[in-house]
Amino acid sequence: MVKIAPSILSADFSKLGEEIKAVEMAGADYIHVDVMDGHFVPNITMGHLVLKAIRPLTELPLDVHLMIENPDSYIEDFAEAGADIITVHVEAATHLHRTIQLIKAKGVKAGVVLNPATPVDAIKHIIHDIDMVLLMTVNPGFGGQSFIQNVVPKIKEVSELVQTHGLNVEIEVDGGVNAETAPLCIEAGANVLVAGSAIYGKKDLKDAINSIRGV
Ligand SMILES: O=C(CO)[C@H](O)[C@H](O)COP(=O)(O)O
Ligand SMILES: [Fe+2]
Repeated sequence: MVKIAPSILSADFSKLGEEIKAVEMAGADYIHVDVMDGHFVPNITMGHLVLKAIRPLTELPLDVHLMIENPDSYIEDFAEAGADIITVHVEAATHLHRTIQLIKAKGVKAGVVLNPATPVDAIKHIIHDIDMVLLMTVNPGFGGQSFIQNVVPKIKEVSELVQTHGLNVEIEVDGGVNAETAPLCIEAGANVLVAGSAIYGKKDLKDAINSIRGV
């Protein structure tokens, strides 16, 4: 079954705890936390102190998407704040292998994110070391953008890479995922779908999650 990771970027920050509980009750599998620094992406969101505050509120794995420069400097903070998965952009990590080792040394699952224009080749030599590949289907920085359909063949490419090596690597897709675009991602081999506006923008959260999951 495909996992759904609601992005709290689209939640009402004035009642973040309630918003997290609500998607948990509605059947979410992960909580996706978008960390933006105003440098790697042109937007600023939340840091490890917010992660620490929400950690006790849910049993669900916290899937932390770091859209920041110098990720190595902040891995420890996010790991200690309670991240279960930390994903770093290949475009932001100078020594990606070292960054992955830093995450794993903290007992946290490690993932690598590719922007829409970044080729799958960028992770070919690190695929054995990671737990997740996150494919961006929008340019990172904002919620509510349109799905870039040209990324779909990349999902398939990553899926084939993972299968060829017989690995247990999750394939997550992030950006513009909704009930219409989700089937394209699932068909191409994604098993974790992030959705912000398509979940928090809806009145019935359970219905929103189910329709993205395709049930
Ligand atoms: O990483 C992100 C943006 O950089 C968000 O996770 C993503 O955009 C989710 O929002 P939506 O589903 O509304 O596109
Ligand atoms: Fe994200």
